[in-house]
Amino acid sequence: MAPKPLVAGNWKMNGRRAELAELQAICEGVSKGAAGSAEVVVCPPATLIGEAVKAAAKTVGIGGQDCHAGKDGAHTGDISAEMLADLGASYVIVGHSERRADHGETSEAVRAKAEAALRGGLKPIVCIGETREERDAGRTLDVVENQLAGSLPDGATGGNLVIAYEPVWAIGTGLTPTVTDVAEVHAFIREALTARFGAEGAKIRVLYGGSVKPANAGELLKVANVDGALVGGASLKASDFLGIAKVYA
Ligand SMILES: O=C(CO)COP(=O)(O)O
Repeated sequence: MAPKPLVAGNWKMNGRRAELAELQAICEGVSKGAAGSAEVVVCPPATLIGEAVKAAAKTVGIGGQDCHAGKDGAHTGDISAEMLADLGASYVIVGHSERRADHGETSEAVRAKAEAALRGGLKPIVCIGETREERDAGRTLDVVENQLAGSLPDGATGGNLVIAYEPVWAIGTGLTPTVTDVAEVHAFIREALTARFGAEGAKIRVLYGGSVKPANAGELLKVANVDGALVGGASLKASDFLGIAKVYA
């Protein structure tokens, strides 16, 4: 049986309290059935998580965008998985390419964060994906294989881990891979997951991310082994985000 689809929004470093109105509108849409059978999650900046959890009232899940590998301690500016869970978050994105690039996060560091998420009771959404140069050099599957091998926590199950395949060159550019390319990479990820986690690997949701919009969601999300989307820019506007989730209605 295919896993329950997940449509997750990553607000990145966007959103003030006023934008909670967009979250409210997303929740209203979801409670009226706009996302059909899909689970919906919004990952606002950490500053809004507490209020977002209250506003969402469990209609949609709320997630963080990063966590530290430790639980507490002398790490100025960092936030632990336990702190996010304490606010009522249920997911956390780890290893987004923007963090890998801006903060030099290695796959080893990402794995430690994913393990911390599980320890803290959060479901990590582990991001992987190749750069333009890597794709042009024909190295996409190698890169994906290495990032999976390095970033994934042990003991993952369909219920506690999500993968997001986000080609770096497709993020915020309006460019997307062809459906054939998406199908190839997602089938490869599925194989790697079942090789590592056995039957659970078939249940782990593998999201596609990178310039997902209402106009292309229908085509991208029906590709085999695509179990939902991780949406950046289009998750900031309720009408766009719901327009994507509608694929599952
Ligand atoms: O990075 C992304 C989600 O994590 C994708 O961003 P865009 O949807 O804005 O391309």
